Amino acid sequence: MIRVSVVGAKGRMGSHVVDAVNGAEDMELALALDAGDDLKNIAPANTDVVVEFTVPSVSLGNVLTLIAQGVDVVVGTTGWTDEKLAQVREAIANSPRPDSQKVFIAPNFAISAVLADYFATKAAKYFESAEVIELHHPNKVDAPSGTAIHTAHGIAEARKAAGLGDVPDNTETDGGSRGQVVDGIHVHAVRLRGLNAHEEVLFGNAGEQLTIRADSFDRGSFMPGVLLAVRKLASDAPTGLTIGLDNFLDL
Ligand SMILES: NC(=O)C1=CN([C@@H]2O[C@H](COP(=O)(O)OP(=O)(O)OC[C@H]3O[C@@H](n4cnc5c(N)ncnc54)[C@H](OP(=O)(O)O)[C@@H]3O)[C@@H](O)[C@H]2O)C=CC1
Ligand SMILES: O=C(O)C1=N[C@H](C(=O)O)C[C@H](O)C1
Repeated sequence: MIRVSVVGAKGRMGSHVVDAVNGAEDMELALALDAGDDLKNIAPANTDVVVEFTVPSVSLGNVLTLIAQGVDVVVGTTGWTDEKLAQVREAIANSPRPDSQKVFIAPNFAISAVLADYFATKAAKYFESAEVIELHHPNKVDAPSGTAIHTAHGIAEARKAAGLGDVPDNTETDGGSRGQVVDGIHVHAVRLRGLNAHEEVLFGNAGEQLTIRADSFDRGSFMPGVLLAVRKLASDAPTGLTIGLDNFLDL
């Protein structure tokens, strides 16, 4: 049995993870902690893998504490920058078990979103224009979404590798309506009651358009990916920091 602890267990995602772990035949729930609880109660004596879904402002601190505790961590919380990721890598190097410590961060655990991201990186070099629109429930605290930022980075990288220049855009006045520019790609965020988690990637050439869209209608859609990550960390996932569920899929 894989012993799984959940941090952020009372939240929208954390509570689904608790249910998913309880429903998995090869896992048992160890600790379910939330704001105000001491993460130092989580240790190798009671936990194999921790799943962390909290808020961007606290996630790095939680992950550093859990690495120091010597447990492997699956992270779904957003807000990861290059600087924060560097701190995670440094913490792993200085951890109690630097040669076996595993940390996995996924911008999105839904297969639809992971595939949309993957297809977008494949399509990117064929189009002059690219923009990303993400659409979420209004209780989300960050914008744009971690997934949209990840998608924009992937498109920008693919465009650069193909020798494409800037996307065409003759906008002269912009009161903010052109969205946030992430690595040269415009990213737009919609917050609407009734939505859960959705993303549209728009590609354009003269006379044609490709739209790649992923819709996550229910938080249950993230759970197979979370359980896959837990199983991989408990078995053959690489040591160190791994980013993205695509690493665990046969793409
Ligand atoms: N990777 C993926 O596939 C997905 C990622 N997400 C991301 O996951 C994160 C969580 O989303 P969601 O569940 O909707 O958010 P919620 O606000 O519903 O849940 C966050 C939970 O974390 C708790 N919390 C706050 N601070 C701490 C702390 N220091 N230690 C432990 N727990 C704490 C909160 O408690 P309190 O409310 O009392 O502060 C709350 O219960 C977000 O970053 C979101 O973008 C969401 C969906 C899918
Ligand atoms: O807050 C959410 O709901 C989601 N957050 C993640 C993100 O910011 O990309 C993943 C998914 O979009 C749902």
